[in-house]
Amino acid sequence: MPVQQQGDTLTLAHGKASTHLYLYGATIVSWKASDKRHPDESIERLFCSSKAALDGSKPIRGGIPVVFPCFGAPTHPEHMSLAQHGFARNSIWQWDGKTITDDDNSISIGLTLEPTPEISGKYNRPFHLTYVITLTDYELSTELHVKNTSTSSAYPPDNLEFQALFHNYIRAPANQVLVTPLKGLKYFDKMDTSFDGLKTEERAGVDVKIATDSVYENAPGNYEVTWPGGGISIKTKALKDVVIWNPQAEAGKKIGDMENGGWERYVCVEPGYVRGFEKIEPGRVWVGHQTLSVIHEERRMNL
Ligand SMILES: O=P(O)(O)OC[C@H]1O[C@@H](O)[C@H](O)[C@@H](O)[C@@H]1O
Repeated sequence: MPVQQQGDTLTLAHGKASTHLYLYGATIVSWKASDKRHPDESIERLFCSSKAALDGSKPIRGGIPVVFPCFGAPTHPEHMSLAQHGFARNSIWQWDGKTITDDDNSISIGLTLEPTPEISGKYNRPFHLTYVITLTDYELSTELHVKNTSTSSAYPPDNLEFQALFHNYIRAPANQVLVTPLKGLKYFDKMDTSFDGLKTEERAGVDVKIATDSVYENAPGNYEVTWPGGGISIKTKALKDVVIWNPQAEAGKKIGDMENGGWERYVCVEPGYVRGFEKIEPGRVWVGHQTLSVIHEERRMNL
């Protein structure tokens, strides 16, 4: 069986590649894939803290949490009762037991999330989410479909306004990572509370050797995350911003569900629509997409 369900978790397998996820938060916690230099190995490509709560008591610390409808602390009037990063990452999603594709190229499934009494108590907006996960030999794609299910024909339209983001914890030696190409982009530096405006990125390759929490806006959408001996590329659609986050030791030690030294083992590269709000009219669907791909060859910039 290419999809195995065990309790509230699913495992998708395709050749040597596999991915494991929780219906809680639709959180992918593991993606294993070989590469052309290690054709016989299934190498873990994501980081998940060994102290992550996996019992539904809090969002899972690692993998790919789904952020919706607000990024960070809520700022939109309709989001004010929500927790940081919204409710998608700590709601239970549904799977219909079917595959979308299951062939020589890929295995793919879709999960859904609709308003529940618990969600509606905090967020009384009409929406339907579908999360499509696709696994190939060397790639993992995630796609979030957001539908505004309002049937109102009132004017002004009953728009759904939201932010969305894929909070990728890429397994990597954090102190050797470079993220490209971000040079020249404007970014909001969440670490620098003394500065309120936007900074301009001067670095050809962005590292996280010091605690980093930067929100780049109007970014190119395609990125490479590389380190000596490895890398992951990220290609996106409809996700105009990207967040780079690594707390390093001082802040990392204060995160209760972060394993000791965990910050040395990942960099978060998070494509999203998070500066301002995406808007969709009643009946319309927005689709945000990313594909994570294994980089097969050594690809380092000489900086
Ligand atoms: O601890 P959380 O809610 O999972 O958030 C982790 C981090 O997520 C990042 O996306 C934010 O930019 C950071 O500010 C935040 O600290």
